[in-house]
Amino acid sequence: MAHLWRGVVEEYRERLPIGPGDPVITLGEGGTPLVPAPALSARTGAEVYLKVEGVNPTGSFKDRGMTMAMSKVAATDTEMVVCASTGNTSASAAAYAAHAGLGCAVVLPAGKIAAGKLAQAIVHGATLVAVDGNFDDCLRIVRTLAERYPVALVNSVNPFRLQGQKTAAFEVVDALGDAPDIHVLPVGNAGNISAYWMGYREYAADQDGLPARATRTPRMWGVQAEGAAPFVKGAPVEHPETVATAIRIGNPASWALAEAARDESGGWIDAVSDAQILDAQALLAREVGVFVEPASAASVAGLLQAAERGGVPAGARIVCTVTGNGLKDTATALGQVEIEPQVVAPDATDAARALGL
Ligand SMILES: Cc1ncc(COP(=O)(O)O)c(C=O)c1O
Ligand SMILES: N[C@@H](CCOP(=O)(O)O)C(=O)O
Repeated sequence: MAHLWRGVVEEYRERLPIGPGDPVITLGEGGTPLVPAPALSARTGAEVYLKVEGVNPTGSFKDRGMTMAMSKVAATDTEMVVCASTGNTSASAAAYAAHAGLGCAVVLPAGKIAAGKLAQAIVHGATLVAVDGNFDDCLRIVRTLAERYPVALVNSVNPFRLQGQKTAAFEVVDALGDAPDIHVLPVGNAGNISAYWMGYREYAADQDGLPARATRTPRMWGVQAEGAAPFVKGAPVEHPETVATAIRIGNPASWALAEAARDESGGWIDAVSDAQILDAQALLAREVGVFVEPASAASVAGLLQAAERGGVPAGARIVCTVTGNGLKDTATALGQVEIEPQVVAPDATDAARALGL
């Protein structure tokens, strides 16, 4: 019988901190494609794959963490979740809260959320508050709200979020047969690079009676936007700015975990410009056929930059996570292209002429 994907909690339950009788709030997240990217292999001299997280139920990797966090909340008396967000966490929290029958409150930096993500939070019934400040201000506010009021915080400072997100590393190993040589990720609040590193380490070790599934761990390469690159600067950035609004973050919550992922794996965290991010987004769309949001393209921009500098080992097996779906932020993508579709009469000859056929 065909295996029907059951969501990451059921698929990897034995490696997750969830009891046999605990409720599972799932929208069928995970099981995302690992797509070979010949256009990137040709440019880098490596064997490059994309882990396409934009096909998750709400269009980003956050769903892997949200299924775990929301399942844990559903096992308690708490009736409302809260999060700060640059867009994707709020979209995911709102959808999973709706599925669980929980309330959802979202605190956002005013005017800095891509329209698709804002629409998601609204249609799933979240209550929104816009702050005249940046994501870091919003996170400070929701941490205080969760201390003072009966609401559960579902940002990645909730440890169950990273537990769920580590399953993406499991899937990469399951698909490739072993860990890649290098894994490249965009870095914002820094939870995801930390979660992947946790997943890779766990899969490479015998643990809790479970045998190792990988013989090694990859080097972790993190990529930030130049205007929001606290790891590269070595200190928080007070006024982060980038076209990749999802990673417009100056003071990442998982700072120490991400540095550990970088250092223990022998990797690095570097920065790329907004122009490089938008070029990589266009390349992925036109030459690989995968439409990602700007923050996601940062991983690929970082890989291409490393290749230009001679930093990519020939023939290395490399996975880039592309974290979110391009349809969430069509305004930025369309702002990069000149499109004037010609209007023609409802006639094939006219259409052919307009198409230059
Ligand atoms: C699409 C997208 N990519 C990358 C990131 C960065 O992930 P993290 O915050 O876990 O570093 C985020 C959120 O910050 C995001 O929404
Ligand atoms: N990009 C994130 C920022 C918050 O991330 P989290 O993983 O700490 O919840 C978002 O989508 O809001």
